[in-house]
Amino acid sequence: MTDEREQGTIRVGVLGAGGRMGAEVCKAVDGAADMKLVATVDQGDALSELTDAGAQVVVDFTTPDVVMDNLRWCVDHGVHAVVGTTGFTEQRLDQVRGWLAGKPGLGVVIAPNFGIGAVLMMQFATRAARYFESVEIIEQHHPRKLDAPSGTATHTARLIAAARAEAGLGPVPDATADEVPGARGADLDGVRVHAVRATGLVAHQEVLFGTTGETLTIRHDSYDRVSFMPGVLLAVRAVRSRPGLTLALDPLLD
Ligand SMILES: NC(=O)C1=CN([C@@H]2O[C@H](COP(=O)(O)OP(=O)(O)OC[C@H]3O[C@@H](n4cnc5c(N)ncnc54)[C@H](OP(=O)(O)O)[C@@H]3O)[C@@H](O)[C@H]2O)C=CC1
Ligand SMILES: O=C(O)C1=N[C@H](C(=O)O)C[C@H](O)C1
Repeated sequence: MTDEREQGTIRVGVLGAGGRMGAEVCKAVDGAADMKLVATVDQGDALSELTDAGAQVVVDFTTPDVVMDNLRWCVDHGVHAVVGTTGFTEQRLDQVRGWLAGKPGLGVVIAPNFGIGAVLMMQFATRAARYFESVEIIEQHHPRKLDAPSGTATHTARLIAAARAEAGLGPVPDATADEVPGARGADLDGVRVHAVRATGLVAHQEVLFGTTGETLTIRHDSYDRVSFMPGVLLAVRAVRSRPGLTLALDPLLD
């Protein structure tokens, strides 16, 4: 263990290792020359396997209902964490910031989407937001997904709402007076979000902007979970030198 640390190898543990994303992360870490996969933990396994194996960074792709307990454990045990699991409300993020305040030097990266194309899609949408009076988000995922709307759509809506507010835009125009519940999607900070689930899909999102005489559609598609791996590995490499909470991948790309 000491030799590897001296040589700069990052010792990585994966939480949710038996899941769709966790299994892909295990392969990616295994294939990275500067990392060693030291622990694979899934439902029912003891978290102490991570510290027993000397994990320096833990990657979490589990479920929204267990991720906070996992993260708390990592912070308490001084293990850096890279988190892809969804379900992070502002309240949860504040809670994580509070835990980290007592642990100087410890880093946590939480990203709603590790796909580089998805990060760019969100950046482009944020840039476009001020120029269009209308905006709706349509996210599409595989039917085994537990949460709706997706973490990516929720984050995109927050970014767009902030950009609209900064530009002084009012509410999105919508005369709907008679609605079958759900027909207009969920309202996230004033942005309508529609969640589609279908076999054959992986992870896809469209942001549709409209103003008089024109629309702009910004679309991203992940056809394979391998698309998230460059972002995950980037975060694993960066997290130890980024104390505190890093939200989303943007600061790491810049
Ligand atoms: N940020 C990003 O880029 C991406 C984020 N995601 C998010 O990642 C999460 C996982 O997605 P996905 O891999 O598709 O889901 P899966 O259901 O395939 O994987 C979750 C895994 O976590 C396991 N698990 C459940 N509870 C625990 C626990 N307490 N400790 C350890 N492992 C546990 C599950 O075991 P069991 O099945 O036995 O319950 C399962 O193996 C979701 O929130 C999803 O939205 C997904 C893709 C990309
Ligand atoms: O569950 C998924 O699959 C995905 N989850 C994340 C989300 O909720 O945004 C990221 C990506 O969309 C795939």
